[in-house]
Amino acid sequence: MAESGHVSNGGTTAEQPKGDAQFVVVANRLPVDKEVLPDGTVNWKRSPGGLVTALEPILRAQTGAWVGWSGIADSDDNPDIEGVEIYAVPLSTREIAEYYEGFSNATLWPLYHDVIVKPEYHREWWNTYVEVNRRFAEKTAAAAAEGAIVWIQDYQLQLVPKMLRMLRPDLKIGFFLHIPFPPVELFMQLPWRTEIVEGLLGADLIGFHLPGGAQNFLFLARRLAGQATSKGSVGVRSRFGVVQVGFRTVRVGAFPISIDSGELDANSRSKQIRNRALEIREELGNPKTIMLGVDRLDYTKGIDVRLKALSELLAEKRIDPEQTVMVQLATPSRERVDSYVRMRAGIEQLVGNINGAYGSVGQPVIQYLHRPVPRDELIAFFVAADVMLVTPLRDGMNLVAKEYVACRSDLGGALVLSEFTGAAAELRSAYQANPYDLDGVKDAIVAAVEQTQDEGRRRMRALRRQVLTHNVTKWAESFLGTLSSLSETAADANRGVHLVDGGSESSGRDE
Ligand SMILES: O=P(O)(O)OC[C@H]1O[C@H](O[C@H]2O[C@H](CO)[C@@H](O)[C@H](O)[C@H]2O)[C@H](O)[C@@H](O)[C@@H]1O
Ligand SMILES: Nc1ccn([C@@H]2O[C@H](COP(=O)(O)OP(=O)(O)O)[C@@H](O)[C@H]2O)c(=O)n1
Repeated sequence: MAESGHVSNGGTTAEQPKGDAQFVVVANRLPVDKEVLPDGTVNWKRSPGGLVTALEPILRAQTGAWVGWSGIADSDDNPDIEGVEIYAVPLSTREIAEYYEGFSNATLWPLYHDVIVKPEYHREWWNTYVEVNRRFAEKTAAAAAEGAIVWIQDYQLQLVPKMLRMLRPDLKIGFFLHIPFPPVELFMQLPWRTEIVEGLLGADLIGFHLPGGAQNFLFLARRLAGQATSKGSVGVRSRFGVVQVGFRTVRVGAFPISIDSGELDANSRSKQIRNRALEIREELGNPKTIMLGVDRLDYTKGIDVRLKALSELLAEKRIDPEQTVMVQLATPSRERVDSYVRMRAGIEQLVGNINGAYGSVGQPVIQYLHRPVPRDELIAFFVAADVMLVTPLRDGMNLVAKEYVACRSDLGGALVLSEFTGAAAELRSAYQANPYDLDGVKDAIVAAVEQTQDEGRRRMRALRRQVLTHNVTKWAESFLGTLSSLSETAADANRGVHLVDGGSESSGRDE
């Protein structure tokens, strides 16, 4: 019932045809990218992301399926990849504008990232978000076998757990949010706040990167959905929170995502990468210090923060432009969303200002690339960089910080890391700073540039211990292990848990 903006059942269990997949991943994007070769033939390449790497063996080990969008407008492509059944959800140009660019990336994304830019609330975007979520739920219901495990990913699909449960109560449903879950003061802005919380509560297990996000959600489940919840603190991969939804028990936990650190570690040690790293240093004019930023071009990433910090350090002569080069690799992202267009212009102006003031002919201080970079080239940059700058204003995790650490088997380099990334909770030996405190960021950068070799090695060793022992496989196994072992009865689930009754704003719209 998209017109009223309410989220309805959308089907009955009796008519629902079932599929044969024992394990289904549901994500906005499919795990493949389309490549059209010069002779016109089409090739589907596996996406390089960690999620695909972690889940592929699990998908292959049983009958696995992946439900998602190909990333192309109005396309009925249904790529064929070995070992995984693909269920493509086509999106029209209007749906991309309203569901993906609109509600997902101009409403939810800024709201969940501390309203760094002002979220936009449009009823037609919401209606399309409901329609598209329903389509994902229906595709998933058609893919999953009786009693299958379904793992839904991220903020684009927060209504799918409830819609899917209504279609297929036999399934075991997990949901993982890859971005921060905001505190009540911000979440309450959302006109459809109750529907989102109720949508998520369709899952059996809801995962966040950090305990803080899980606790924010428990509070809102009590307040908005009127459900009884546990109140104690949530642990990391332990001490799960509980929401009692009628006879069902929903578990809420923290599962910090990671990377395929072993593979990156191995790749970064190869001769070819080492040589390329040396070549990069030479191409940059053999500076004493190479600083590096690697991000999707997104206002959450604080690219402006590091540029302003560097600009002041150059002005104060705390950093020598003759001996320093900063490389900023920025992947184009969400280029039709207004806030991204404005942010790109601001960043490119800052780069121009700094190079205009401190660069010389043939030797700019900032080298800025606005394009995707091949994986091996990226690894070589990580190996070459003396100081890695990761300065988001807010970030769910930030895998780049972990990738840099995984690539430094030489124990060289230094990581400057914003306190407001999920990664900061684990990477305690980084040079951490509050990105809103420019003096603090500047001091962290100078400390990283001037660290002694011993200090650098001590810090990098501690960082690597964390990243190499907590990889993406551990993340997937801890989430899926918890999901599959959930006990069926509320009595088992709630043993020893003190539940606090829900508040006033129960189901339906909040008036
Ligand atoms: O699909 P796009 O719109 O091109 O955006 C890319 C992805 O960005 C977000 O990444 C988040 O997930 C990372 C892994 O958990 C995490 O480290 C990072 O902090 C998050 O921002 C988004 O959540 C994904 O859905 C997008 O596909
Ligand atoms: N220029 C760039 C920037 C990022 N990336 C990759 O994109 C991913 C970004 O993940 P992330 O967790 O740091 O941030 P999001 O972009 O997911 O918000 C990492 O795996 C990076 O290596 C890339 O391949 N090329």
